[in-house]
Amino acid sequence: EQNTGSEENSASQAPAVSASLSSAPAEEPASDAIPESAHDAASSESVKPGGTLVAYFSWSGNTRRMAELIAQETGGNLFEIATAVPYTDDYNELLDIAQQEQSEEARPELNGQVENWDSYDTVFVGYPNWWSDAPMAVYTFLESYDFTGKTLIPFNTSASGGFGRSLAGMEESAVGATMLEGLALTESELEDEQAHITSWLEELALNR
Ligand SMILES: Cc1cc2nc3c(=O)[nH]c(=O)nc-3n(C[C@H](O)[C@H](O)[C@H](O)COP(=O)(O)O)c2cc1C
Repeated sequence: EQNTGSEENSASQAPAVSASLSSAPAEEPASDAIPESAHDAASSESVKPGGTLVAYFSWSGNTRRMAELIAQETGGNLFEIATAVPYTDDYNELLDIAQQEQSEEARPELNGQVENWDSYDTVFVGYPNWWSDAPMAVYTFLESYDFTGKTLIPFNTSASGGFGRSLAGMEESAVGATMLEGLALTESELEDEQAHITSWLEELALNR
């Protein structure tokens, strides 16, 4: 139940991020916004030994949508990685803030914790590409838990850059984890994301 509050953060109200960094953000809300009822159902954690956690950070909804599909297909529990101080809704401001945090190697404080961490063997961690890396909050998350013996599977959405240089950072921060092949979907691939996700999970033999 810990992450109920974090569902309220700015991401759900944020404008869709446009395809390229140089173009202006779209004004309308993310077209793939999930109805509130679906959110509530998906965000409740329950104890499942040998369980799967699908943790994600998302500002404009793309990675959240991907996380929800992964959770559906694996039977995993969703957890939103959200910062204690929510990010601005303003795309241009966010670009600057994200770049600044990256250059400072910031570890922004998070809002909420995973309950029953020990009950999860498999942890998916998803995030958007921000300036060719993960948002710094993802590193806060990875460094907040003991990944010894866990299987870590990254996933990502981006305009075009994929994981960028984030995988090296993930490996460094998630000490003790065994990392499996991740899935990065670019904006054009997101149109067909269910198919991409299904075949990836089949290769990993992780769909239920
Ligand atoms: C601060 C910021 C920086 C970004 N930097 C990149 C980038 O370097 N390369 C890229 O391909 N996309 C970049 N994007 C686009 C996002 O990765 C893309 O829109 C992603 O799907 C957003 O995920 P979300 O909806 O879960 O927040 C950036 C977006 C933001 C907000």
